Amino acid sequence: MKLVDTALPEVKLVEPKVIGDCRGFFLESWNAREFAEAGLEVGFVQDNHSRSAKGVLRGLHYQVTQVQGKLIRVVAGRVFDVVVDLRRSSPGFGQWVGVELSAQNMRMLWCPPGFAHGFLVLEDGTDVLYKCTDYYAPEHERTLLWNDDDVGIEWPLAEIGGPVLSAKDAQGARLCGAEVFP
Ligand SMILES: Cc1cn([C@H]2C[C@H](O)[C@@H](COP(=O)(O)OP(=O)(O)O[C@H]3O[C@@H](C)C(=O)[C@@H](O)[C@H]3O)O2)c(=O)[nH]c1=O
Repeated sequence: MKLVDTALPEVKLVEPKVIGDCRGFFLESWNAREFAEAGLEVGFVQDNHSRSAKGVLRGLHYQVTQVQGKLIRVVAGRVFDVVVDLRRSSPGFGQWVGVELSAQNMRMLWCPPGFAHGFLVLEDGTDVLYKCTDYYAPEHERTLLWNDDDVGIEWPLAEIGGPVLSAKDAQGARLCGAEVFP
């Protein structure tokens, strides 16, 4: 797998080596040694799977303790996947990176601890899988408002219309009032 830099240095786009043959394809979806060679010592403890319809927007989520790093991929459909740097001392504080992840492009995104994560679903029947470096802890979970002007995420809503949100996500905190990392 190849780890490609993004506009935020700690956020990596992961391009697996896809080996096709007459039966279909094979890829390694996780390889600890190759992450370590890129300077990322990562240990995962929980794998998640969600299915969503077109227009659903989940996020932007993070945990303030039991802070999670996440490796995200899509095995059916397509999403616009976004991470936001929430480390106040970082030069990238409040900045975001968005990439399309799909079953077709097979790319993954590494969302490091200290970042919020969310995605907009671009096709019906989209399945998102992600690995997490710490366990789910709802009492420590926070939601950053998906459309906070101070973050200014350019969601590709033109082809979708208004997003479908959970009640929790519709009431996310603006960056100026959010609990963030040092
Ligand atoms: C995230 C999570 C949820 N749940 C439960 C809680 C609830 O009953 C149901 C749905 O939870 P949510 O509405 O929070 O699911 P969802 O909005 O899909 O939450 C996810 O969003 C994306 C963007 C992330 O980055 C994830 O870390 C996670 O926060 O699943 C777990 O049991 N374990 C988990 O790890």
